[in-house]
Amino acid sequence: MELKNKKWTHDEFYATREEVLTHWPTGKEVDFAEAVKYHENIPAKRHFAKRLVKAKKNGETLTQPRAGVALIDEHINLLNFLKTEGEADLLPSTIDSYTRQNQYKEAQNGIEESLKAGRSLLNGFPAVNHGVAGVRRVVESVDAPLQVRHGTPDARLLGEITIAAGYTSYEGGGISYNIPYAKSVSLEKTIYDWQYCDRMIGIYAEHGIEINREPFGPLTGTLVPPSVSHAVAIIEGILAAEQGVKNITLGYGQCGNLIQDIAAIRALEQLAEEYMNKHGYNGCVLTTVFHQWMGGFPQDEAKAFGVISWGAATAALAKATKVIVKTPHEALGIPTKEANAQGLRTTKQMINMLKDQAFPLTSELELEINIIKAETRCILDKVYELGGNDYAVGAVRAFEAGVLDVPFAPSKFSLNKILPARDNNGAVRLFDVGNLPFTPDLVAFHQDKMAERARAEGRSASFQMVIDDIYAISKGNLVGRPR
Ligand SMILES: CC[C@H]1O[C@@H](n2cnc3c(N)ncnc32)[C@H](O)[C@@H]1O
Repeated sequence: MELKNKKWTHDEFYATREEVLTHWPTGKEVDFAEAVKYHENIPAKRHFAKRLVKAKKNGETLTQPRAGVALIDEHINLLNFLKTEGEADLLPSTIDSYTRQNQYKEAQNGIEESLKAGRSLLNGFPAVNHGVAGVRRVVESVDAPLQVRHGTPDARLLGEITIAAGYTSYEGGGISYNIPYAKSVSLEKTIYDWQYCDRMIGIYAEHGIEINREPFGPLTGTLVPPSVSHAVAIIEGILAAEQGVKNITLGYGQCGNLIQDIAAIRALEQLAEEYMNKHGYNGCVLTTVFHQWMGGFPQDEAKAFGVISWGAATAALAKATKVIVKTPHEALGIPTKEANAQGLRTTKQMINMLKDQAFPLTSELELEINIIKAETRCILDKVYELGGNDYAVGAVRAFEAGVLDVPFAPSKFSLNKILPARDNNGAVRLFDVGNLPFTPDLVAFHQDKMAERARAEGRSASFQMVIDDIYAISKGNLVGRPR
């Protein structure tokens, strides 16, 4: 396997596909020509890419939950409940952890145990085991655009089966579904395997079927600085576009300071357009997704609704195309369908009350946009250079050098040298920039912001601030002030 950011030939793809479809017996059900025909008859209102384009044009912020249970009928009931009771605009199928690790035998056990127990004993929907026929039952019973949400380093068979069954959007990427989700899976292999997924969607596009792709923006979801998540998102967008993907949603996980989060979405839109066009992918339709706070949540449900509302308000003011919604059970585990629907209705109320309001382009907002763009450019341009003008090769080398570095990542391929902490207004800054290739003025900006908080708190900037900030929101605050 020689990794390079180059579109796979049909021969390379089809040779690999033969092997991929043998990874589980249900792979035999994949019939590309039949799948293309099936997709041709999916109506626009159930078509993810079309619904996103319409939302972008109309300035809507669409709502989408996470949701997945073991058995098909229950999964259909769950999704329909979230559409009717939760007023969800877009629906997921969140895939279970066994499937994410390609442990289909264990997933099969989970299905059998769930049948016996009469309730879901898996933490998501085991789509590979259900196969094209089973997954298609979901597609035909749910009247909404459907997306596969997961965390799978090797997502090739999962993609083949769910897209053939009629799902019209696929989340993930070779970096964003490795670094936060795996400990020792080769980054080179996952970037290569995700080129397969993207090439598959590129081949559907060659047959007139437009499937949306969404790199996983939030990464570890714990104080990830906007420039780090944007660099990964834009690299994965470029890698997907090179394989022929035409409709991409780039994501970002809420940090909690309003100015920084609105700036992050604006900077992401502007930089993604700039870099995609610079590298010749002008034909790509780009949208954004804002993830409500991905870190620790308060156990108290009323306080959890406060966090959800703040994420909803920020998404609306940032004018993100889509918002991924949390639930009041976030601190407890997999939410009940009722709790999931409550998070969705809370979010919908906030979006509806804010859709006629615009956040002004203040000097603070402009400064924050420029800071995020400058930082992200430093990283992207260094990655490109390290890769000899190749983002795929560059990404692998950048992680080795700490030029890309994701805080609190389980992967041994992330140096974990950077240390984020909040400044005195709660924006996420870098207490330690690690090996990020920032210019001296950007490094100084972070040092000044941390020093400002240290003075205000009467303590020196320290790792203790990082720890305090990790727990702050679950304890009812944003900034982890000393007790
Ligand atoms: C990325 C992590 C997020 O996904 C959520 N999640 C994971 N599996 C499920 C699931 N099966 N149903 C609903 N939410 C889920 C989890 O609560 C967390 O908010």
